[in-house]
Amino acid sequence: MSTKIAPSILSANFSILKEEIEDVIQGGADYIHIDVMDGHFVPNITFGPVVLSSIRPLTDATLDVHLMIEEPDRYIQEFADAGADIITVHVEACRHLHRTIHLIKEAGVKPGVVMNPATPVEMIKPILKDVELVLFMTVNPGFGGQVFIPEVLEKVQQAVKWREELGLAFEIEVDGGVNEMTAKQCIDAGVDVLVAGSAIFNEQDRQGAIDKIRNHE
Ligand SMILES: O=C(CO)[C@@H](O)[C@H](O)COP(=O)(O)O
Ligand SMILES: [Fe+2]
Repeated sequence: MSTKIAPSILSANFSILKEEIEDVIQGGADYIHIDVMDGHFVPNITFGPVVLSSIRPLTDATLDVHLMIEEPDRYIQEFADAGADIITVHVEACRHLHRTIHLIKEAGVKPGVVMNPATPVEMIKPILKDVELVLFMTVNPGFGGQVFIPEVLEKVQQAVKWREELGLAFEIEVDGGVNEMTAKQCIDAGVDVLVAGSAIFNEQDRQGAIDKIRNHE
């Protein structure tokens, strides 16, 4: 199956967000990646469930919500009600990761787990059977336009192995610094979903940008 592309609206023009989302959907995006930042877990603030609920009616595409917030349990139901299809929480932000993942499931949303570049991959092994998405940050979270950290791909390879050994079916996604140059290494390592913000929204031709990332050769 071909690699899925998830444009991150963090790099979109927010004054015309509807057009920006329609443009990438038209260009072949599979998911819309929505970066929620609280100014505590990461040194940046973006938006919350109110903005998500105005995006929801624009598309049937999967809304992939990446929560970069402390104590995400407090907001799971609100993001579920606002229309998230996937909610991904940081292993570093959850005091009781298993409980948080189950709260997401109980809210009727697909649960995902994400880790920062310096977090050991072993942290997520006990939760793999409960998640539908494993996201590896290939930059330190907080901002778009940063440089890809290739060492993270060793963690991707380990997750691919565990998925096989345990007979599981979660998707593997990477986020940060993905562009037409770095996409090949990610796909070779076994990534299923590529998040890309600046490499798509900084280009005029969004379809062209998506195609270049997906068909990296
Ligand atoms: O979660 C984040 C950043 O914390 C990302 O989703 C960025 O939005 C990716 O941006 P690029 O690195 O692709 O520009
Ligand atoms: Fe993200």
